Amino acid sequence: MTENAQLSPSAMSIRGLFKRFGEKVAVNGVNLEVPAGSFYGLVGPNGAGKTTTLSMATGLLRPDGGEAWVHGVNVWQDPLAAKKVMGILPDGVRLFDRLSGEQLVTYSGLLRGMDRETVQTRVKDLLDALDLSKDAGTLVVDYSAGMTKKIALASALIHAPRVLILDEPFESVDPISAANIRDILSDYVRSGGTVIVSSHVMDLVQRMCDHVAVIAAGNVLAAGTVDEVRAGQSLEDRFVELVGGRNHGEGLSWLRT
Ligand SMILES: Nc1ncnc2c1ncn2[C@@H]1O[C@H](COP(=O)(O)OP(=O)(O)OP(=O)(O)O)[C@@H](O)[C@H]1O
Repeated sequence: MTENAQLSPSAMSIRGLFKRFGEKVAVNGVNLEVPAGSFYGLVGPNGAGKTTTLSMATGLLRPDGGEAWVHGVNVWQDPLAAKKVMGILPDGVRLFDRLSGEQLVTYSGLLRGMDRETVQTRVKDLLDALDLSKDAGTLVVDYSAGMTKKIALASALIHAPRVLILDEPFESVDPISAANIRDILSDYVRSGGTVIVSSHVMDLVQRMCDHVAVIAAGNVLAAGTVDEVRAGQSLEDRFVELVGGRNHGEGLSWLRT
């Protein structure tokens, strides 16, 4: 742990994270400070480097350079301690999908060293809260995309971590479940937890988050409180202004009937 990280009130500190895939620089020295107790949104166009950054920051993908700390614990030097503090919803990672939903969440709790009784109670609470109780016995491989997202979220929550890192938690999720998840996350932040969430939905980030970072082409273009970043505009307008790249379909004249 560096002196800097020890003194920092950050839930997560990311310094100089860098990743290259062949010729492609996916993440180009990203720095982020996520204050403890914040609801932090990470936004950026497709291919901006959000998933790669979050994967490196949570110990899932080894960085080519840079470091990450979670509540002062170095993620790559002390991965076991770091993973105790984090609940992670990764994007596109295979789950143990030959288990039923209930078995998967139970397994996640037991893997975390929790006692069976606590796990059982929490699994029931989570399945109820995420409207999955009636599908508890269905194999995850037979779940819809939204149900899979929700069961992966339940697996990330079971050990009541201090920091939640959620890559696109609302993708494919129906509006009622999304509202339930928002309530769960807001409660969690009110009770002192920290949420880091990547999303493409600017309106959602503007309403739900108190901090936001805009990433494009592997670089942080703006970061701070939502009000600082949006600078009097809607977050969506500010995002388009920062990132650019709007085209108006002139190239698709053949598509006009
Ligand atoms: N395993 C990989 N091998 C090669 N290139 C990769 C790999 N993973 C990511 N990339 C590239 O790195 C860049 C960043 O990808 P990343 O998935 O981090 O973006 P993202 O911001 O999460 O995008 P999206 O919003 O579309 O999910 C992209 O150009 C992508 O093609």
